[in-house]
Amino acid sequence: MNANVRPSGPPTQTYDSAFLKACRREPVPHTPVWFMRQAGRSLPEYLKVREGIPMLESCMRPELVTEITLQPVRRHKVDAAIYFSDIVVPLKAIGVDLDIKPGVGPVVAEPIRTRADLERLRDLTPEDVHYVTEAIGMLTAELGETPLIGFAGAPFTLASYLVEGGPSRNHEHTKALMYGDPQLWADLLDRLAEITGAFLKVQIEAGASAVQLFDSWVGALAPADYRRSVMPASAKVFREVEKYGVPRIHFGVGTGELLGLMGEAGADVVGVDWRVPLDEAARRVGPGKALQGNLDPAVLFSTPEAVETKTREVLDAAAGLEGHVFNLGHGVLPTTDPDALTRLVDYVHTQTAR
Ligand SMILES: Cc1c2[nH]c(c1CCC(=O)O)Cc1[nH]c(c(CCC(=O)O)c1C)Cc1[nH]c(c(CCC(=O)O)c1C)Cc1[nH]c(c(C)c1CCC(=O)O)C2
Repeated sequence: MNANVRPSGPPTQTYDSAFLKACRREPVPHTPVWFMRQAGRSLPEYLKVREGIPMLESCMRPELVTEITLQPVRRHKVDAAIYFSDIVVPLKAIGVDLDIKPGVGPVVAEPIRTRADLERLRDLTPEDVHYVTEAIGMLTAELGETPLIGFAGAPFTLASYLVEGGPSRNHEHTKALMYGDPQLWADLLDRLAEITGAFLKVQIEAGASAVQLFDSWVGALAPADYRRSVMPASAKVFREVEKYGVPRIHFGVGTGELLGLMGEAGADVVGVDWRVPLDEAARRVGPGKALQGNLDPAVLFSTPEAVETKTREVLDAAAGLEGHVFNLGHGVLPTTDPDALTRLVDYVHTQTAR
């Protein structure tokens, strides 16, 4: 991203929002805040509108997506919205037989483990996800100056669901393929990079003013394996959307040893979980990138005083950063008290007001 060139995309007020400024490492009026998995989860207004509608179906209804995406912005006054969807939506859209099981996560009917399986993954066209374009059009009209973050799953994390057939603790089938048939693995990740790149383009062209690539499970890999077997595909996704000039955020869990490489893959903003303090993360990532994070989401179950103390630690560690977007170190946990999130946004805003 060239920070000196204003891209043609977002309207001026959105472009000048605290969130996009922090991503571009420009001075901000206050540290911007948003939460991974802020839409959905525990909000009573979310549970009400989702009643009786399966998760994947709700992702295909533009009015519902618009309402759910707006709910946390209205309630918590966060500095950015994240598009309500799931990382497996583009796979579903190209015909992969999968479902999202409540309390479990994505489950794939026929796992992908052979070359013949790989042939089933066709390219994604904008028509496959026309509801995304429709929903983002409605959303940007409603959001006004608040930026909308588009997102996708990174090739490794998507491959893990496809190869395992569902959520996995050890990723054993995924690693078996990665080490046992490096060519098939590389081709699988390359195909997923194309699908992911196409999905992010749809969101940016519809009006998303930043994108986040979730590589949630990549922390299962050692740096040498990441560099050899995963980074080329993630870098391809970032290159695909480079021309739009919107900030590209890259996040994973347990990635302390990978932070430098994840920045190198082409991110403008590197997401950090709660295990590495942000000043140390900045040393690992190096200059020229903003950081996002990193309050432990479990801290929100503690007392208001403890939340403030732990938040203060995050802000102190972030004091010398070139750009900081406040977030949790992973997604909002399902039983989090929504009021604790609202208080947290307010605390960060008042503590960092300049
Ligand atoms: C790994 C991953 C997935 N999905 C996602 C990731 C990356 C982020 C992360 O690491 O947490 C990303 C995601 N999934 C969802 C969003 C919506 C926007 C947001 O709130 O940030 C986002 C950004 C909605 C969802 N995605 C899912 C729900 C729950 C749906 C339901 O229960 O009906 C929602 C609101 C389902 C899902 N989908 C997935 C999981 C692990 C689950 C949870 C299973 C469970 O505990 O119920 C895969």
